[in-house]
Amino acid sequence: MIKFPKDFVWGVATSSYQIEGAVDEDGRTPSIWDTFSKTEGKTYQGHTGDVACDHYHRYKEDVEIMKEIGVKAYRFSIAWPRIFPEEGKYNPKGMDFYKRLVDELLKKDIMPAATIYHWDLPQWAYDKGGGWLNRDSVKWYVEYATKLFEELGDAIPLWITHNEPWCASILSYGIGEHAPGHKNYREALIAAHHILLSHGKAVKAFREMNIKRSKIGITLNLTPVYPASEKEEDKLTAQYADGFSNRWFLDPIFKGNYPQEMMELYSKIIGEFDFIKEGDLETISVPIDFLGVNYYTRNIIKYNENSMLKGENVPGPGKRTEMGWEISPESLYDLLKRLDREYTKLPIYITENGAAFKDEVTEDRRVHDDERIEYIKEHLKAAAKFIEEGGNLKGYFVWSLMDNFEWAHGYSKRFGIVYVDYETQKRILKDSAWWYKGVIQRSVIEE
Ligand SMILES: OC[C@@H]1[C@@H](O)[C@H](O)[C@@H](O)c2[nH]c(CCc3ccccc3)c[n+]21
Repeated sequence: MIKFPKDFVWGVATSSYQIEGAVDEDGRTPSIWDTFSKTEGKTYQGHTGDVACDHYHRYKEDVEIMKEIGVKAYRFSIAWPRIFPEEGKYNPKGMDFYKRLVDELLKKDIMPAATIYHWDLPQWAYDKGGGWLNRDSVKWYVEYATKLFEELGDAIPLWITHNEPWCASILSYGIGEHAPGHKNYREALIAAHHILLSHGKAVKAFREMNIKRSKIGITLNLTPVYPASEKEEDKLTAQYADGFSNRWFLDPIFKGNYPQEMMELYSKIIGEFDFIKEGDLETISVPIDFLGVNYYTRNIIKYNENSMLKGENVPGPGKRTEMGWEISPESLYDLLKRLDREYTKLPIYITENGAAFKDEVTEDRRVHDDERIEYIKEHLKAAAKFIEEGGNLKGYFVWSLMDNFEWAHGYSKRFGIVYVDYETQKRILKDSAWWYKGVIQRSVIEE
């Protein structure tokens, strides 16, 4: 039996575009994901978030389900296009939804944890110079974040400025798999810089407003990298992969500089770093209260002369999820130990961890997702080991509360501990939800 601290924060996580639907209700205007998902060939079978889990209308039922599971905290994101449907034009009706949601959560004694940006950039911001490519995005974001702090400030104990800057920049402007679907690495680094800068400026605004009891941080997706062999060339390319996935965001936030050897490597690809202005890195590295970590899997890298970063992924020996991601709980332990050793002693929350598996509703209207229980249990054991060794891990949020729109994969991948029948919008607690309820009740996991 493995015990967790009594005050450990047991949570579940979602995001606005993936669950809300109601994309043109109460003044909301399109986001870049509305545009992207409606663009031929960008998402699985052209799936969109038009309806999703209809959470905008069903939020009371969904909060009731969280109560049934017994979660202590709920991490959700706020849709920027509901709050500022046009530049400078605040939409109180959009804010009202989140006020109602937060009231419902507080009534059921569930702690709200709000992500300010989880990829649904208003289309109007993209139309003005490419969104995050335009340094004005920093100003637009701070205006948005400040309005949230004014209206919801101390009702939300945990504020997260951004979900996964790596995805919102590299995957979206460099690789092109996510909205807005650009494939330009210089643009990716410009977007990353402006997202990080907007984070720092929002933290400064938060401090100036002196919001009592609330804390602010950022959520990074971090992927531990291991060389395929002890060969020097594999170890070197693994360092580049670590810079690409992890250090490019960890270093500015916690050390106030981009990793030097990555800047040298990147300058050959993107030319001048003329988008980095005097004082930017000081702003980006303003002190935060906690770090959010999204962990799913690790990467194993082998030298490859022909690739941009001189490396390629090689498959690991572990079992895989439906996303094709290797299941590697021990890498979560390695990651947490590294963060503690090299970056920060601040509180860490695992703000996402979970897995997609083939989920089927059986005759008895149940979903026997044993693999998901196993996945979560093994990762919680890794987390417990870190805590036992003095690691400052304060909470764990399962991705996800319910099946939802899985970006380019549409509704074809199910991550929820609650099953969603999209035909009827019926929710069914999977076996993993009942298992998680037991874990939360006693703050304990059985071996
Ligand atoms: O893919 C599962 C979840 C998404 O549904 C969340 O919105 C997002 O925060 C999130 N991040 C990651 C890890 C980074 C990643 C995201 C998408 C594609 C590849 C890697 C996995 N997930």
